[in-house]
Amino acid sequence: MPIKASTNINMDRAQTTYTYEKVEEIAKFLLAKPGVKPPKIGIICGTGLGGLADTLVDKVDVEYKDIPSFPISTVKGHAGKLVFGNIGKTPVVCMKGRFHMYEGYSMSQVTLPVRVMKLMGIKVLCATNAAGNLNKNFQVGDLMIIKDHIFFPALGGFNPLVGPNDPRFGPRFHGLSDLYSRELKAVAEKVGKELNITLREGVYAMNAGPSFESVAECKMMIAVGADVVGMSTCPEAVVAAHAGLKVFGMSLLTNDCILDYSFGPASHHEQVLSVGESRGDDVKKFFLNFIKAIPDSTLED
Ligand SMILES: O=P(O)(O)O[C@H]1O[C@H](CO)[C@@H](O)[C@H]1O
Ligand code: HPA
Repeated sequence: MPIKASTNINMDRAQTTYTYEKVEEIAKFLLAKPGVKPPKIGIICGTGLGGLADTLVDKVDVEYKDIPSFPISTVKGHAGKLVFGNIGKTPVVCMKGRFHMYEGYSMSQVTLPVRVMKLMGIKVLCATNAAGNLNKNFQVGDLMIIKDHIFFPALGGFNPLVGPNDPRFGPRFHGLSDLYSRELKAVAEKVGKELNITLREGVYAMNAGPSFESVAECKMMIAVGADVVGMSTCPEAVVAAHAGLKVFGMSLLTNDCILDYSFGPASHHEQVLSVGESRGDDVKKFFLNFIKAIPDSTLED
């Protein structure tokens, strides 16, 4: 039997699971919750960095399991809820827990919350993550502003924008040369100086995970210009920028990547959690001040 062109689409890769109407329905469901104000900024809390959500004022929590069509968190260090509230006078929403490709979620599922937050009204997406350090001038515990990324899964065809494009989400073709907002990077640099928190800047590489990198993979990533590596962030950043959001990314360097065969096998997750805990206060301090420093004009239509 001849195969029809439409059945030839690899639905695992295609961004077709959630229609615009479905995303809108989820956004409206959340906005109808008592006490929820339309957020201006969305914050994705990386592994072990959920403490940031606890600092919001006038909080409203909504568990992922109670949101229709939402995935649930399966990774230790990701609580699995949206937290609405204020930082200063700005209404924000925090994802206390994100979704990863290695959990078995499709790219549509991984990036669904970004589109939901966009339709709730956010103008800025701040994505945080825990990452392994590849740069010999950086150290565990450092905070790094993401100035660009290398999205390895997308280069291999796992781009969240693969599939039929609904222009209400964004254009079919979309350039990424200004993916991470230079304006927000400048605000962050100023805030870092004022708080006396050292902020590195560098390139984040995404490995789909869940395996940590081999020695040869780490060396390859360094050779192509990566400073840190993690298993997230790029999908959410691409979908946010496609939707016209300004994107800010920050990595907490939780472990050194292993570049030497004399080390035994290493799984870094427990260290990731403990460094997240020990550096959590600086992450909170930085974001509370950073959000307050974002000019009102950046958060307007
Ligand atoms: O990127 P986040 O979610 O911060 O988490 C990072 O930490 C986990 C590995 O310990 C992986 O999920 C990796 O991506
Ligand atoms: N590699 C990939 N992802 C990570 C790492 C790492 O070393 N640390 C935290 N997330």
